[in-house]
Amino acid sequence: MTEQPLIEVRNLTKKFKDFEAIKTPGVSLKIMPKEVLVIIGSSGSGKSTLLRCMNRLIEPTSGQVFFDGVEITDKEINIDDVRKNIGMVFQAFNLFLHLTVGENIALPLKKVLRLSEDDIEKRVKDNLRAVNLSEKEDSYPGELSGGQQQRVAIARVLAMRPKLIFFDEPTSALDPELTGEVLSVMKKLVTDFHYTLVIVTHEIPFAKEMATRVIFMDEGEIIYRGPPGDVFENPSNERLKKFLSKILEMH
Ligand SMILES: Nc1ncnc2c1ncn2[C@@H]1O[C@H](COP(=O)(O)OP(=O)(O)OP(=O)(O)O)[C@@H](O)[C@H]1O
Repeated sequence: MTEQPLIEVRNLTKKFKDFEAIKTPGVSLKIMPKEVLVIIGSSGSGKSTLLRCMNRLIEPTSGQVFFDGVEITDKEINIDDVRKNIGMVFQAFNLFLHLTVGENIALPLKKVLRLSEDDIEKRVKDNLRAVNLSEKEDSYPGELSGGQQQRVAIARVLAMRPKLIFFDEPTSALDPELTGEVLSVMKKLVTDFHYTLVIVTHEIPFAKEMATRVIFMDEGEIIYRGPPGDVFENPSNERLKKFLSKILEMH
C-alpha cells in the first residue's frame, strides 16, 4: 500500500490585489510522513506565503490543500481542528510576555485542547525538558535570551502533539551564537522524535544535514526541487546557483 501524504498541495496560487505572490499555474507538492522539507529562496520569493497558505493562515486564491487526505481549502471544514495538528513556529517567538514560560505552554493546552490540570502540568514539564529549559518554567519571556524564547515557542508547539510542524525562518531574529541552540533542538525533533517538518530557512548547512528534500522558490514559483545532494552539491539550475552563491557570500 502506498503511504498517504500528510500534506498535498495542488496548483496553489496567491494574489495580493494584482500581485501574484505565488504565480499561475500554481505550486503543487506532497509532504510525506517523517519528511523534513526545507524551502529556500530569496526574500519575497513567496516562501512564507506558501507556508501560510498550507494551514490557511492566508487564504489561497486558487488551488487545493489536503491534510491527511481531507481537503482543508474546503470552506465547510473546521480549520481550527486542522490547526491543532499543524504546529507553527514563527521568526518572532510570539510568546505572551505577561505569562511565565510554563503558563505560555499551558495556555493552548487549556484553551484549545481543554486538558485537565494534571495532564497540562505533565506536558509542560515534559516539553520543557525536551528543549532543555526545565529550570525556566517560572521565568518570564523577558528574562530569557532570544534562543531560549524560541525554544519555549517550540516546546509550546510540541506540547500540542501536532502531526507536523511548520517553521518560518525560526532563527532569523537571533544572533548567530544563539542560532545553534535552536537548530540543535530542531535536529532532535527529527532524530529523537521523528517529526514531520517543513522549514523555511537560510541555514544551508542545517538544510544539507537534515533535509530529506529541498524546494527552491524564486519569484512566486518552485524553480527546483530535489534531495539536498542535488540542490546543494551540484545544482544544475542557474537561478539556484546564483542564489546559493549570494547566500554563501553573506555568511
Ligand atoms: N499581506 C500582503 N499584502 C501584499 N503583499 C504581500 C503580503 N504578504 C506578502 N506579500 C508580498 O508577496 C511576496 C512574497 O512574500 P513572502 O513573505 O511570501 O516572501 P518570502 O519568500 O517569505 O520572503 P522573506 O524571506 O523576506 O520572508 C512579496 O513580494 C511580499 O511583498
